[in-house]
Amino acid sequence: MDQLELIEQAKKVRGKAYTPYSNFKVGAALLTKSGKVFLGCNIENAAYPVSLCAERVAIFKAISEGEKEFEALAVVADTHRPVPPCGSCRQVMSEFFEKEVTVYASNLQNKIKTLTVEELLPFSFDSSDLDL
Ligand SMILES: O=c1ccn([C@H]2C[C@H](O)[C@@H](CO)O2)c(=O)[nH]1
Ligand SMILES: [Zn+2]
Repeated sequence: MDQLELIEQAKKVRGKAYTPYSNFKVGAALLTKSGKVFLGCNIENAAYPVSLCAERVAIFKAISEGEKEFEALAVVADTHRPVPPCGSCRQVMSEFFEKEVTVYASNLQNKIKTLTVEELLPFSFDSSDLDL
């Protein structure tokens, strides 16, 4: 599974996004180390903050199926630049991804920005900060 194949899968699931409020559709494809792919699209709600981003849908689907080891996440939207994941999704990535997991942020024209989780969210709050 290469970078472009993962991005293609994110583009395809983007078509399922439920976005009557923003009309901004996002697709995400999460590749596990064992080669499985979990897909997500953003799902909005009339109570706006209840909406969930594509990235978190994909991550939570994988976690709820018992997946623990991840290779890469592709995120696609119809943007000029590669679509940047929001801060909440970066925090969730930092909880479940090793620092070297690759994030491919892309737009529909395959303008791709490749980042690690550490680059997306340096100095992130994590469970070790809860230790007294
Ligand atoms: O990386 C992103 C950025 C935004 N959104 C969603 C949230 C909301 O449904 C819409 C507009 O913010 O796009 C995502 O799913 N992922
Ligand atoms: Zn987000």
